[in-house]
Amino acid sequence: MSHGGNVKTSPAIVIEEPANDKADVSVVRQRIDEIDQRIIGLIHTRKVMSQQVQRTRIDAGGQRVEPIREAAITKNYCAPFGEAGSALAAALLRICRGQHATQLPDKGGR
Ligand SMILES: C=C(O[C@@H]1C=C(C(=O)O)C=C[C@H]1O)C(=O)O
Repeated sequence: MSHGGNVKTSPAIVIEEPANDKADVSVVRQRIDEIDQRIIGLIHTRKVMSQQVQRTRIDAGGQRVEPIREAAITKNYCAPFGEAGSALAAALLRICRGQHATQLPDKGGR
């Protein structure tokens, strides 16, 4: 597979982008899985940093959640992805507040 240009996702992260030639599905899927692992790693790092800010604010007598800041973050995700970006931001903020289940519930559903 030949490679096209790079996609610059942030000042720190550059992901190689394949050219539009015929895709080898298993190869592309492998790269997608790698990207997902990097995204998951970044989310873990984001959560640690977010919780530092939350802890600092709580220790100073404030609230964990700051709605104005969350609205600004949601706007950042809405700009490129619309409604789905808004949902993505909501999920991300929920994870970073520690309000997510770490495992799926059993199939019996309790
Ligand atoms: C990390 C903060 O605390 C909370 C978590 C946020 C986040 O994960 O980005 C944003 C706003 C707050 O609800 C912050 O205020 O910056």
